Amino acid sequence: MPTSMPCPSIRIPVELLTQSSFSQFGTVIENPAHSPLPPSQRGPAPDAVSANQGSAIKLLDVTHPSNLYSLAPSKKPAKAVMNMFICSPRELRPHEPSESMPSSWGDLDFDEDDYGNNDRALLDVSILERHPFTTQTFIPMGLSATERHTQYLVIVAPTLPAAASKRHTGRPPPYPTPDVKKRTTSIKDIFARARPSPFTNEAAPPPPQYSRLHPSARPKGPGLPDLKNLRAFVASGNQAVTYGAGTWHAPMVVIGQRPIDFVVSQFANGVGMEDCQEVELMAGRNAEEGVVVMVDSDSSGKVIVKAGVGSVMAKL
Ligand SMILES: NC(=O)N[C@@H](O)C(=O)O
Repeated sequence: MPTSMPCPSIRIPVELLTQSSFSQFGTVIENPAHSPLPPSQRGPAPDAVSANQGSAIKLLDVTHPSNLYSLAPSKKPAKAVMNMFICSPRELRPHEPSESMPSSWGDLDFDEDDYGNNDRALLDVSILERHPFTTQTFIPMGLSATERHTQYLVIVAPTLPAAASKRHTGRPPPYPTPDVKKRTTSIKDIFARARPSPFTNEAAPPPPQYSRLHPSARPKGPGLPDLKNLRAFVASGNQAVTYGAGTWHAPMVVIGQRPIDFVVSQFANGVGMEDCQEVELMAGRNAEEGVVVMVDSDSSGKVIVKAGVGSVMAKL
């Protein structure tokens, strides 16, 4: 049974999926040459080398898979797995105005559909999940960059501090934490941190345990999702996405007319609570509704970006 947490009534606009807007949650894998953003807004391009006797360009380290299962309580090792998810389009409900609190986008009145003939529908977000010890990469297949009728949304939330999570649920959050005590009290570890090092004569301080990981791939801590700062991104068919280890996210959301096939790459050790944790979102006692993503689309069915880079608001 997943943990449940009360949630506020909040409506979230859709943003464009870009590496910079998504960086705290994971990485976006795309060929920068096909980015809709001007070069000045694209962020650093991955390193590239020539490959295949000059007939290919190889982009290096386009995402950062991480396997943190050595921190899992079971200590059961994980293996790299590739699964396939065939994700059907989600049911949206018709738009109706609400008294929802403003999202983290502030006072902008996203409830007003002032953009002419757009359609607005609502997606209720009723569950979030995370994989505390692994990244998870979703690679769509057979979806073109310009597909208008079928797209996918990537919905993510930051992690609340553990203390705030305890207030929500009244019990400790369901997060398997590493046995830090054992490691920090070992004699070998104490000597390993001494400087100059008795083992290598190294004078510089040792790097913090996770400093070499991409920020999105560092363990996020045990907290529940921060629903007030939940974000919803629309991806195009030429983008794959990696959720950083422990990042709260909604199960993949396909919008449109047909299922999307995703190849999904991650680590797993087969221990249920270590591979995947879920939290059910229940509208709080005084909340009119729960967490809702507003999905606006144009007359062809293409999702319209309403917040952040490339949004209709930004163009006003
Ligand atoms: N994201 C998504 O759709 N599903 C998963 O993360 C999963 O492992 O079930």
